[in-house]
Amino acid sequence: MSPTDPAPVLRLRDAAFGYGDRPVVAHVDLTVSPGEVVAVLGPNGSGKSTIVRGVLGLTDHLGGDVELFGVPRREFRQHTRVGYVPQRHTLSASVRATVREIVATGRLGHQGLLARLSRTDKQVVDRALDTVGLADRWAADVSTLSGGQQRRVLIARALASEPDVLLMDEPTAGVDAANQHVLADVLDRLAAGGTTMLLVTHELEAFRDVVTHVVVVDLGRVTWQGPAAEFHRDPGAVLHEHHSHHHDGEDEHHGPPAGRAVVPSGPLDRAPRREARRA
Ligand SMILES: Nc1ncnc2c1ncn2[C@@H]1O[C@H](COP(=O)(O)OP(=O)(O)OP(=O)(O)O)[C@@H](O)[C@H]1O
Repeated sequence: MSPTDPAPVLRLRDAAFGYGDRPVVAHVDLTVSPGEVVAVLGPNGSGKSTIVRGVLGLTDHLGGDVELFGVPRREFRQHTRVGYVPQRHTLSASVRATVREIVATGRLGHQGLLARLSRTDKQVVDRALDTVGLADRWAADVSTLSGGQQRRVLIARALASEPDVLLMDEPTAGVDAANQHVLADVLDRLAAGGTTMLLVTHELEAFRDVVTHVVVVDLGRVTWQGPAAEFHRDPGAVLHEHHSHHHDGEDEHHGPPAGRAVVPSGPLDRAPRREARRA
């Protein structure tokens, strides 16, 4: 982002997202600045994907403000600036396409209707394949790749649109430890190149070196956020404190590291928190 473009990459203010008219997450305040790599942590079902998908307009925006590069999401049209790697998606075994063909679909937003790939398009595709370590597999049928390799194909497809921010929903889901390290290396390379990232993950350890900020989500609320260094000072305190014994209106505490903010909880149209947790 140029110095004349000071807006954060992403800004949510009191945002609520859900399905139909049912909010699943609410009161989300979150700012992602250029170059940050933000990990979104939290238990299953806490609302992490709902937030990420809400930013993309894939879940219903039920309140508050969402801005991308300073532009309200509803008015935002520069879609190629935002890359997305969806959750748990591998490519269907019925897809008959090569690795390179799939990655090349990431260029569609840059092409005119029915346009052929330009030389620049091809270079960008090759660079994306190189970044994820699949340059030598470009001609392979995607259905012959492992789950971890297919995740890398999807990351390369997102990179091929040359996004300024990459949203990734559990990029390591279903990926073994060795391949998690390969993916972590991919993220390291992207971060070194200045790509801003928002990353939902259950495997923070794999990305420890690259993550600059941590956001903790629990029961549809952001319960803690701050620099990764602060989180790592006492992750147990942050996670345990918030995941185990907070009640509505009782978020004040002195245990975990301070972080940027602890967002007070407010009403959601569902069961009280403890009941919701058991549900
Ligand atoms: N398409 C949908 N329609 C209705 N409710 C949904 C839908 N997708 C998710 N939910 C609900 O929203 C809540 C939050 O789900 P979400 O997928 O955002 O959680 P998550 O924190 O990403 O979980 P996980 O770690 O398991 O991926 C859950 O109660 C879930 O059942």
